Amino acid sequence: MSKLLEVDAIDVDYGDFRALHGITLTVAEGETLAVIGANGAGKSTLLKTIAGLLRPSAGQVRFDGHDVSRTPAHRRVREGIALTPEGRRIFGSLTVEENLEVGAHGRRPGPWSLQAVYDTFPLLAELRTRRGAHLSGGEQQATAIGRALMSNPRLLLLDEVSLGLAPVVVADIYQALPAIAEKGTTVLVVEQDLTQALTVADRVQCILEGRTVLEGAKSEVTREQVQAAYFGIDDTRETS
Ligand SMILES: Nc1ncnc2c1ncn2[C@@H]1O[C@H](COP(=O)(O)OP(=O)(O)OP(=O)(O)O)[C@@H](O)[C@H]1O
Repeated sequence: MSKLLEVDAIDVDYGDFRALHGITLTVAEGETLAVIGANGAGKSTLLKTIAGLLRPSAGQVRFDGHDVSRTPAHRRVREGIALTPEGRRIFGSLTVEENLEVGAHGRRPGPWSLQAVYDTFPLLAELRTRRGAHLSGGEQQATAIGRALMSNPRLLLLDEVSLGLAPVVVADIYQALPAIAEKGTTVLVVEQDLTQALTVADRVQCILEGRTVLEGAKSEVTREQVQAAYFGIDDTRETS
């Protein structure tokens, strides 16, 4: 499989504070990668850097083989990188359908359309005329993902789908992810919620305080290893 996204040894700083230390990751075309980490590990910083909202102070972000580290965010959308940000950022005064149409601005050709989004999230079809302000958290999250899909991304970046949602709602939204991957959309999801992330991912990468502490195919890593990495427990230590 060809590598669609290559993040190569990036450092990302907020002033004097280094949030990411030499993070490297790759996502192959068609693959779903879950980046897992606790609150403050640097997950949103990573996604914002891939989307072009932050610049790395060292290292490179390559998309489809070329360096996009200096490419502005709006051009990255046109090249096929779409971000569903933490907090969803749905327009409260617009209807679900109008919110989805916002995502279609400058869209690339591809499989995603209003109908394809409604097929993937049938509840959005029922809510198409409801205003964003009157949606539940889960409905807003589905709308935000649908809006990102409307740009026909090659790479969909999902920031903490589960944040603030009841487990049953989170499970509903995660159920749609295989259908998204089946359309050929590559997915990078960052999560604090291990269970859902491990369900959908082909590979996982755990970050702790801005550094990679574990990575591997889902079949190669155990839940215990992921949990230990998440909490920063060194499970290679010998017990005496
Ligand atoms: N604008 C900012 N200015 C300064 N420090 C920041 C800023 N944004 C994030 N940080 C710091 O960078 C680190 C990584 O934050 P980030 O938001 O990427 O983590 P996260 O893993 O996404 O966590 P969360 O689940 O809270 O979103 C944290 O220590 C955070 O306090």
